[in-house]
Amino acid sequence: MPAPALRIRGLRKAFPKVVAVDGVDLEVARGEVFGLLGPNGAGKTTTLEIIEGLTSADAGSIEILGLTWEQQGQEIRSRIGVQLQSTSLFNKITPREALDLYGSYYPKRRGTQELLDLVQLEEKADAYHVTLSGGQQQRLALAMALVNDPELVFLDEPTTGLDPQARRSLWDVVRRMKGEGRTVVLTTHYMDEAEALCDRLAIMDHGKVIATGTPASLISELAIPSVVELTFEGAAPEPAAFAARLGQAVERRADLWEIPTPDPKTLLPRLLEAAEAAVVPFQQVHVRRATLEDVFLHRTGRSLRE
Ligand SMILES: Nc1ncnc2c1ncn2[C@@H]1O[C@H](COP(=O)(O)OP(=O)(O)OP(=O)(O)O)[C@@H](O)[C@H]1O
Repeated sequence: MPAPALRIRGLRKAFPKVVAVDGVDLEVARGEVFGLLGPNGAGKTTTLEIIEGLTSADAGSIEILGLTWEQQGQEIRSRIGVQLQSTSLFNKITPREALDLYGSYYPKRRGTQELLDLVQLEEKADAYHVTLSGGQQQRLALAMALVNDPELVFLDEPTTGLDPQARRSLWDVVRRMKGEGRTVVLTTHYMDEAEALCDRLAIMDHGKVIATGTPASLISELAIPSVVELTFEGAAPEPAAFAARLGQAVERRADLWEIPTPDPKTLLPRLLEAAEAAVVPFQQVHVRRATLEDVFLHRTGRSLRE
């Protein structure tokens, strides 16, 4: 059995005002797309930077592909890929030049044309970096993380700030990385991204891993497969009285009310009765399946989006 792609035990890092990483254990298998999901400030970037060897830890151990930074730093560097912030490139470098230059640092490297094809940047290969869209710049950053043909790739919030179409095209690139047999570790604060892209996830909050599993297992552990969402026309009824009539707790998020339920079919008629009794018509009733957002809300009492 080869060593796992990543094995982390008891990782800790404190800054003067905050413990950014507070006893993190993680294990990532080879070939997985593994996500660190959490709100801003959860400690995802610090965790990643420690793993990448960019920040020192106060405590804990890290094994990357069975190697340690202390013993085999050079070998780790040659076998991992790290996505740089695309903004750190010169304005007047082209994707082709950037990949040629970056590739020249490594003895083992992938061809520039092959990388341009992989991230679908052929058309922009000779355009100045400054003229690329945000999504194209991010795709170039991903290609640069692959120049040394790494077995393990780290991506820090690869789609932050992109529009939905650009995000999806980036997801395709990550899926292609996996298709080529690479392990991908990424951070995100988008639950839809985590759900769509990751084989397994660690949900982080306040420097700690609060849950680990596949997106499906994390959601099914909640035991509330569905959530009924309600909005009212005009003023909403008094929540406590409405919940009492309904015989069920309701969660309010501003104008939107949410009712987690294992059985929406029997809840819906009761809901209509309660609304009729309260004489407040619904504007919208929407049944959706539970998401990772509900997992986070359930475990922390807060929304990922807050
Ligand atoms: N160099 C630093 N000096 C002091 N505090 C820091 C430093 N880097 C991070 N922090 C703090 O550590 C905590 C974790 O930050 P980190 O960037 O790891 O979180 P994150 O989950 O990646 O969030 P984001 O999505 O905002 O980057 C935050 O409270 C942050 O303010």
